[in-house]
Amino acid sequence: MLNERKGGNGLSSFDISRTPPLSVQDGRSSRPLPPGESAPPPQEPAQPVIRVRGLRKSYGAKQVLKGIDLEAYPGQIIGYIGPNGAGKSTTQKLMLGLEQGYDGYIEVLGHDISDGSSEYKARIGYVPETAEIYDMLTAREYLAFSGQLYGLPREAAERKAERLLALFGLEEMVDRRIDAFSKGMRQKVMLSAAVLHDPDVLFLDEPLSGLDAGSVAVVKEILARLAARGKAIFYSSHIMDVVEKISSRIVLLHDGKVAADGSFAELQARSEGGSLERIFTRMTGFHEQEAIAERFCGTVAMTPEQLAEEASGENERP
Ligand SMILES: Nc1ncnc2c1ncn2[C@@H]1O[C@H](COP(=O)(O)OP(=O)(O)OP(=O)(O)O)[C@@H](O)[C@H]1O
Repeated sequence: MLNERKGGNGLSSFDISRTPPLSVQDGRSSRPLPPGESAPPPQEPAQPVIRVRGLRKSYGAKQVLKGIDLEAYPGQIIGYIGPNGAGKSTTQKLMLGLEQGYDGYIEVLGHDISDGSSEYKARIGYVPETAEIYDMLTAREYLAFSGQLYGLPREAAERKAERLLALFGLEEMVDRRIDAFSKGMRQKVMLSAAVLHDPDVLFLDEPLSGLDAGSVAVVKEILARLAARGKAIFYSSHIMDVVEKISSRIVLLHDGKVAADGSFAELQARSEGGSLERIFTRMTGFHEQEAIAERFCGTVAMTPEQLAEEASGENERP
């Protein structure tokens, strides 16, 4: 497992201690000891909060995950990336117990999730890719409801909800029904619901969807602070520059397998450098963007006559 720390995370005030303790130990052991000072006792490596081994998942004949191995440690932000349909959301849903029927082993917070226990779920937060949110409820009611599901007393959940929503600039909206919320406002409600109970592990599927630039900056800072408090954050997104900046480790899923797993610096070293976007396109073998765009625009410009002509040509073919 790669534990190297990434420099230049782009987040202003933070030392995001997102790597497992091995790198801390390495750092310590390389420091020359002053005379008279004894070496500190060796630290126990932290236990992974997520451990996945040989994970396979199929939908009918389609094999989506073909043997995934991965781990996440307290304090890490794992950027989970991959092309559309690669199986990122599926992996998250399997780890959350929302999707059934898999081969392999999934352990979350020390629990084999197939053992039927659910207490560990109270220590997990989730922002799904598509919000299934109760539109008829007000934001306050929705968050109080979510908080109670995670074991918070209603009054505490409401008070916390009010504060979190106000910090997201939604103080005026707290008692409005969610069906009156914009996309970005809904996302802020989802983010607040996911963290209301102060979970130890956060699963985020495109958490910045619909957020304006200022809100993106706020959420990046929030994630950095949560990670610095020891939360493990499993972060799936297509916004490569954000993944590049905030992740302590990046896991690239391609063709149902983990194609790369390491810090951004390590991925760069393996892939002739460049931005994460460039590394992504190189590692997923995607070089056809110009040709596809050309054909796409050509199709957009086709007239009904041209389409009919093309169709009759196809019909005439033997
Ligand atoms: N409930 C389902 N039934 C059948 N096929 C499914 C189901 N859920 C997902 N799939 C298929 O599994 C594959 C992986 O889907 P998934 O949503 O996990 O991909 P993803 O990496 O999250 O994609 P994206 O980046 O587009 O969000 C896709 O081919 C999808 O069609």
